[in-house]
Amino acid sequence: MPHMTTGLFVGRFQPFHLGHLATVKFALKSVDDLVIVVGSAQKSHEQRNPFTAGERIAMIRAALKADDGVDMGRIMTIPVPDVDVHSLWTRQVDMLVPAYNIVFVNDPFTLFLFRERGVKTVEPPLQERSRLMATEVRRRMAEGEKWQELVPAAVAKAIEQIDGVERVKAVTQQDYHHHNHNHH
Ligand SMILES: Nc1ncnc2c1ncn2[C@@H]1O[C@H](COP(=O)(O)OP(=O)(O)OP(=O)(O)O)[C@@H](O)[C@H]1O
Ligand SMILES: NC(=O)c1ccc[n+]([C@@H]2O[C@H](COP(=O)(O)O)[C@@H](O)[C@H]2O)c1
Repeated sequence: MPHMTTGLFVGRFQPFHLGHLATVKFALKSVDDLVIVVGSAQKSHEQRNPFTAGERIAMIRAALKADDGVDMGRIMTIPVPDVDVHSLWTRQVDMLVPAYNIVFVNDPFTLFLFRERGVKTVEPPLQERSRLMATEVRRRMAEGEKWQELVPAAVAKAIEQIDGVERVKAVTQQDYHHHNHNHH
């Protein structure tokens, strides 16, 4: 039997944007199967995490199905809640996803936790990082600016169907710009 490789792509995807899509395609060049790990799965309805895990999974699947360059048969999308004990988080990942050979992520803390265990990691190249970050998508939504161009069309449609912009506005505090810290 040929050796199959499985990759993980870890993020919160709040929401899934064109940079994430580029990284999915980048990862699919070097692995057979890709597991998209939807992190902080228990979180929603807060400024940094407005969408539920189910909503994020629906957005990701809609975007990838609509893309001719992505074979859905190679993609799994699995929600993973956070864990208070950091040393157990990668173990929880292991419990929830199929065996994997490599992890694609740029978040330094997540990289550290996998590397400490000797797991192979790759930092995918960031596309147009000044625009293509979920924080910027949420900022534009909150401030009534044009955000649709930063996400796949299917994601924009999915967000409109659930009144996602209203959600983001409702959960955004006035001092938005001072509250973008990472809470791991
Ligand atoms: N512009 C981008 N180009 C390519 N890959 C990206 C880009 N932005 C994020 N990624 C990849 O997606 C992973 C998960 O990203 P995450 O869900 O935290 O998105 P984000 O845009 O950084 O979100 P936020 O601004 O909410 O922190 C990152 O570790 C990185 O590998
Ligand atoms: N202890 C933990 O629960 C733990 C540790 C490291 C990463 N994570 C998660 O991995 C994901 C990393 O993605 P981000 O790049 O979006 O932060 C986040 O959902 C983060 O919460 C969780």
